[in-house]
Amino acid sequence: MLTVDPPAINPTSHATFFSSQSRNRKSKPMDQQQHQHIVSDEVSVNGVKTSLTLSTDGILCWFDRCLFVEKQVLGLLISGRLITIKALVKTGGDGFGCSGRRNLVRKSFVFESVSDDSLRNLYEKIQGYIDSLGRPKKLFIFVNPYGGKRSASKLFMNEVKPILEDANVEFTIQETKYQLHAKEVSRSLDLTKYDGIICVSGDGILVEVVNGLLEREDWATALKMPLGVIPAGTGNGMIKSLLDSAGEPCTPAHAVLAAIRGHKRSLDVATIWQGETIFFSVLMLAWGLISDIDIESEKYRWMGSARIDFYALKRILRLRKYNGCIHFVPAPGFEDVGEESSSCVDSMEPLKPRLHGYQGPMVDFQSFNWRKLNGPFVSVWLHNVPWGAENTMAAPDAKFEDGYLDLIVMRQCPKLALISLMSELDNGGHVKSPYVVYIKVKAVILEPGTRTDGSTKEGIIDSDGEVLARGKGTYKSDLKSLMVYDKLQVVVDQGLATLFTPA
Ligand SMILES: Nc1ncnc2c1ncn2[C@@H]1O[C@H](COP(=O)(O)OP(=O)(O)OP(=O)(O)O)[C@@H](O)[C@H]1O
Repeated sequence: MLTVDPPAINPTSHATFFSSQSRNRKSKPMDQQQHQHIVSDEVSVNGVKTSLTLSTDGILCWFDRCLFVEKQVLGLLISGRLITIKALVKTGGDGFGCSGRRNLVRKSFVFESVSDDSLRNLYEKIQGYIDSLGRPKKLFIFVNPYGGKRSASKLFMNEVKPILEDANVEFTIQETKYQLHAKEVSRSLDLTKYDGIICVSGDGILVEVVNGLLEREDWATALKMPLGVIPAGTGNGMIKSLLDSAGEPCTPAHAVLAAIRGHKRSLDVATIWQGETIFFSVLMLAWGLISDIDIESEKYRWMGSARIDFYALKRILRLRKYNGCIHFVPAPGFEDVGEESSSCVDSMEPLKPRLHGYQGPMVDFQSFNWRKLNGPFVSVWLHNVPWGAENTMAAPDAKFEDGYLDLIVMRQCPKLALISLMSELDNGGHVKSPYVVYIKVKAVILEPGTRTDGSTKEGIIDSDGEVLARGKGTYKSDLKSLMVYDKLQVVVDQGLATLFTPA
């Protein structure tokens, strides 16, 4: 029997829920909300009769309980006279709140319908609403068994797959077998078969996918394919940045939900080049202290996560400084930082035409007002998004698609101040230090030099967690890297890639 009864909402017990709704959308009077129903029908839950109502606002209610379909409902199942609603709800309490930073758990709500007709009608109306949300139907998923704590495969089976199944999302899985495998696959993947690519990994696989897509002939269309990350690496800076920007914790469940809901946002991509070698970066580039800590602390891997703090302290106590120069094109508002640098544009090497894919940013460098900062430097960091790792808010003002990179430079800094500054990396407070230059830039020419201690030793340049260049006398300097420790150029392209985003 189909009825149009008002839903069984108890406005008092759901005050929090509705107040969080009204923050997100223009609020309407409560009784007006209650009467706009897509469907309302009699069902029973554990033998007790109630109305199950879906309002035009996408709120599903029965008894005094509500679910926000867009944010919480994964999918539906019917069997016999039963309709099961699969949802992801917050842990603790009854799980119905929409705010807070608690983790999400899968929950099933079972309703018995009074007749086959009403069951079908309920199913069609609720499923129709879910279909209207434009969620992805088929995903291609990379799983990197090698990343982070080597637990990506287990995490996929236990935490990701069940949610995708509840949401009726089809998927194809590809375990990465070696370095650059994800790049290779992305270069030739038939993208027409998928609505998105997900990386169960750290940032490394995401970067490989972006680089692979940019090597395709159809790169412009390929870059519209939304990419997602489920945190299973060491740093996980990109997914931390995305979830944090929506006030959500960086957990696999929140990350899967972000992909399933299908919201998208653009992401700036930085082109880094040196001669004929090119690399596309989505996260960051580091030279000096941060890169030395990241890369050289590898030799203390046996210490677990303590290796970073231990090695950071060691490096600060025996602080290195590097000679060199950074030329940059400042964003509006930062034109007075540094000194004028007129000569560098002449020495800017043009991007060499490539056989396939994206040819790099089309920018007239002569038209820019170049500035420069001279060394010695303790640390140079270029950041595309706020978080470099789950515990490192490197660039608190960085935006995903503003067309600029955040440049964080440290030159002189007393050791004690440096220790306190490093302890603020988890909240972004370091950028307020008088020892830090923090600006936004459109393009950079980095000229890295030797250490200032009189030795001929050089440094390491790291981008998105991978070593771009190892200078003379550095850790594992005999290993081959993509570029040489010499001048390199960086230009950012606004909103070139596309990401799944929680909000
Ligand atoms: N089967 C494999 N064996 C060895 N290396 C692999 C394999 N699959 C992928 N890789 C490489 O693993 C590297 C690290 O991957 P990933 O980013 O997932 O983890 P991470 O480095 O621990 O995390 P983060 O980048 O967030 O710090 C990538 O450079 C990738 O090329």
